[in-house]
Amino acid sequence: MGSLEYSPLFETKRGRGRIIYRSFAISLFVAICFIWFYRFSHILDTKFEDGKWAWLGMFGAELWFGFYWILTQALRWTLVFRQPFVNRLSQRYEKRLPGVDIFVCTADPDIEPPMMVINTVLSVMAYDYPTEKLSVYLSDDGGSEITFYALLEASNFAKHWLPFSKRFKVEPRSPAAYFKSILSSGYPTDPLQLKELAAIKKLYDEMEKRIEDATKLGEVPKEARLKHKGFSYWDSYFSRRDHDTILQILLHKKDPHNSKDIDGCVLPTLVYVAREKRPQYFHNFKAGAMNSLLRVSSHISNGKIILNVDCDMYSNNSQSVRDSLCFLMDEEKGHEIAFVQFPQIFENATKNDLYGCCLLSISEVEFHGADGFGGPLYIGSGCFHKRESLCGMKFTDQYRNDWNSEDDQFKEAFLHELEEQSKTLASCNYEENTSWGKEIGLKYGCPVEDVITGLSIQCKGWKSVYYNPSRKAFLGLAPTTLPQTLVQHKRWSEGDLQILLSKYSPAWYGFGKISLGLQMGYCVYCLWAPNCLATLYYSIIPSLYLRKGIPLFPKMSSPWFIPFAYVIVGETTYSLLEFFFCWGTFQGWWNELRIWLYKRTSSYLFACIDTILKLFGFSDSTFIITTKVTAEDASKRYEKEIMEFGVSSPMLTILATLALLNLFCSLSVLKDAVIWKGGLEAFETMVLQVLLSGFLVLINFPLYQGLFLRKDNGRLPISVSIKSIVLSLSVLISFSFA
Ligand SMILES: O=c1ccn([C@@H]2O[C@H](COP(=O)(O)OP(=O)(O)O[C@H]3O[C@H](CO)[C@@H](O)[C@H](O)[C@H]3O)[C@@H](O)[C@H]2O)c(=O)[nH]1
Ligand SMILES: [Mn+2]
Repeated sequence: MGSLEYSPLFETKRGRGRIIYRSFAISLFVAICFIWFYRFSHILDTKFEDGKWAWLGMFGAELWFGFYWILTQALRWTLVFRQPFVNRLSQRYEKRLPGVDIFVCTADPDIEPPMMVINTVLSVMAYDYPTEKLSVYLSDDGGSEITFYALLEASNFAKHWLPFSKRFKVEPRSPAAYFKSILSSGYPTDPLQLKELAAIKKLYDEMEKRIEDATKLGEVPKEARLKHKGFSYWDSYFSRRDHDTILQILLHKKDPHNSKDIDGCVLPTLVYVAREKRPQYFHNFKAGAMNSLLRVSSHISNGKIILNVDCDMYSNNSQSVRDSLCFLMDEEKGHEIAFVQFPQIFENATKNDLYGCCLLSISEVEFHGADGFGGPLYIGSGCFHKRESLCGMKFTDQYRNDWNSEDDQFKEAFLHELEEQSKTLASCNYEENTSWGKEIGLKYGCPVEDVITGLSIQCKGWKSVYYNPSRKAFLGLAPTTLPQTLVQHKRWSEGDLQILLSKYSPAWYGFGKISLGLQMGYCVYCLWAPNCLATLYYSIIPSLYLRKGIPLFPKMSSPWFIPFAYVIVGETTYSLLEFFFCWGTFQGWWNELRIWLYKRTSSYLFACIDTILKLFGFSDSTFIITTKVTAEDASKRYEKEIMEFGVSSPMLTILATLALLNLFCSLSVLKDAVIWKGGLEAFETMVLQVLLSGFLVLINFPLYQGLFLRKDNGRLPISVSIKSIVLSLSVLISFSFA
């Protein structure tokens, strides 16, 4: 073993350019202070009367923006990049690798098609990892017979797919994604592989046809039903919200008839679980599903490592398990690491990322920054946990990893018993009067169960690691319409705000438990929602006052103009550079800016309102599942990056109203400037308001198109157009008389 024994399993590098960035940040901070001072001193100055309240509001908004900007610096101060050494891992631990339990969650066969789900399942079954140590659990909150049927089909297809993908080391190992990738990257040249490819593609197509047919019919074929006892569960099945636990071990190494692939190698364990649902028991969404799986899996395979993926997030890299183990098993630092989070990358993102779904600056910059201060947030999919820390264990200095596990004692004959015993662990009343959802497992009651759980783990003394490899580890599906994007962000921002107000607030609870930098980092996300106030103010008031001819910013010739100009130019240039650094395009940056504005003025506003309602007990949190299917015409528009509005929603009404308000203000100012003689001078005294209003008009261009120019189904519905025109005109008129 010698010197190798002491070489670490991973290394950590700091990002470059720290000094340049920090100097820039400090200079920007100075400029922000000047702006604050300018507002403050001018408000004290009693001479001016016009728009005094508006000035106070501007001061409030700028205080907020400045404060929030300071928080975001924590995520940019020290970036950290990780590199695992997989070879060293195999050299030292190949024979002693821990068991890994993989949880795939699905909840609705209509918006999460069974074909997609089983592709994800197959991709994780095919990890380059000893199969006898791998167990895959599918949690089906939809309790769907079709999904079960699809998984049964997948368990048979796996017998061909796993040997094929391992023999030829194919990537990615989701069959659908692999077949798609060879269309663009070219067919394999090896004649043997080509022959086997044809055979396996045929098997896949046949399976796909059977599953698609069943999906369309909404019914499993009779022959299939008779062949597997598992379907009998659906005889007593009442509805998605009212049924017994359905638990089937489809593949298990101790099953004498059904455990090996066509080459005679053992397959990973594969289990289907639809936990019991009863109307009188609240099911706690994904957190409830995960906790059921935690218990069920502890009884069946009890892997020390747990990977969680959403049903759309297939594995794109067969090495990821090993990558993550390099962090968790490192002899020196591994014991304090609770989880390894990979970024969420979206396969269906278009080139210029119309809806900003890639969240580039979060995955390429901010999470590296959080890692520098103790570790990234847990964001659900694509995260490897230690079972112990996920189940609530505290970290102490005495804690050491122990990867030795006793071999499970189950004998073949006991497989059925094993199923029966595990079933009780997924029943509704199991959690009554226990600490599940509070101290053990994922936390309940928050729409972002993942973030709050990760935070509480970190507050128990654990660290986490962010690993962002160049070959992406997981690929999923992002929403493809504007309303869906806004709804998803409402759930996230609402959940994050609730964390701030909860027992686990990073601001209070986290104090002394996690580093100050990480506390600030968490607050960046927890304070997403409150951003709506300042942003709404900034996108309404200056334009209205512009129309009235009342300046709210210093004029161009004043020295106070300089800090404003510096902050605007500095921040814009920086964000553009950061975006390019993350491999974004210019158009993508512009699109992201638009979504930034839309989220802040609609999703975040509703998130704030709902959080307040919830505080007073007027509303319950829900989990609106993001649909993973797009209608054909909408999907064509998505490919062409044409914004999809489509449905009528209050969020769209707000966006359209704001866009129109700014359009009207800008037009009327433009008209005045042309008609009046002194009109152009107004531009000089109010240049920043003119610019702001002009910017808001420019960025809203797709919205005006959707309102007035488009005829397709994705345009803004007429009802929204009428409401927003009426609303914006009323605001404008009432303000003129105010
Ligand atoms: O009652 C439920 C609701 C959802 N899900 C599953 O949860 C996952 C995430 O749902 P999705 O609608 O895709 O939400 P996203 O906003 O895309 O998910 C992100 O944000 C969620 C928290 O809001 C995290 O749970 C996810 O892991 C994270 O990827 C999916 O696999 C669902 O099937 C359930 O199992 N049960
Ligand atoms: Mn999703």
